Amino acid sequence: MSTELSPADFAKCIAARRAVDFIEDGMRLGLGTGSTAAFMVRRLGERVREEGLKVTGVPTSSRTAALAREEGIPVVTLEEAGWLDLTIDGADEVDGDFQLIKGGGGAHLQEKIVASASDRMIVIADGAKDVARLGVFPLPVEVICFGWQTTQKLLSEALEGRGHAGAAITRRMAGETPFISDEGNFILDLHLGQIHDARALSLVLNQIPGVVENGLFIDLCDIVVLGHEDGLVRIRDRASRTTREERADPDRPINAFADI
Ligand SMILES: O=C[C@H](O)[C@H](O)[C@H](O)COP(=O)(O)O
Repeated sequence: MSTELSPADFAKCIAARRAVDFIEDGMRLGLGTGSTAAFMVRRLGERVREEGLKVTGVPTSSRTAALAREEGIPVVTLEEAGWLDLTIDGADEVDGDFQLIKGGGGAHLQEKIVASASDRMIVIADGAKDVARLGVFPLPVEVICFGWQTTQKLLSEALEGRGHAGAAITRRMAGETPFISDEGNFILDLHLGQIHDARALSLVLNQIPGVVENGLFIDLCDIVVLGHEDGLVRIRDRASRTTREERADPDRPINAFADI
């Protein structure tokens, strides 16, 4: 399929394609989830087929696993891979300290485990995800189904003590029925506004009975690749605290692909 991309998808696509340039022969990769990650998996598939690039991929969701297989990328479990050289994944928000909100697609539990088992994590996103402070995007929290209303109440109380009194907490729906994660859990979305101390909040949330994992990613992301609608690509490196600016290669074909 080759259709015209929307400006936002173009921005995601050029970020994803640039990030795939970091992949080297023999790497064990974590494959992220979401619309931006889908562009990355498609581009990786092209390199596997056209260049004979040898990699193995650990998908972070059933959706990514299906797409990777469709693309001819060898898929293994995290257990089989043992450890990963690199994970490339999208994000819902990224701040100047390389902290992230993830889980807009409900995949942050597997994504966090996979990123934690990787030497490096590259985050790919369109420029609109770059924020001064996290929290406008509702923070996803995966909770077990048993007693989820109690967990919701405990979350409310914890938020009250951290300057987020009255923050709405909504159970994510998929149409008429609750959204169920790949691990069989519910997702509660926390409408916080602005998070003042993401590191502390993440620790507090994960101590609440029933919480499996929250969508804050702290100290996991090493490089951020941001695509912009005008073709500019910004690459930010956490270790060196440098930002590089490039122009997307105008000769590379940019095609629209299915979301994952
Ligand atoms: O659960 C989903 C993931 O964390 C995604 O990587 C995140 O929601 C970003 O998705 P997208 O690239 O579609 O904006």
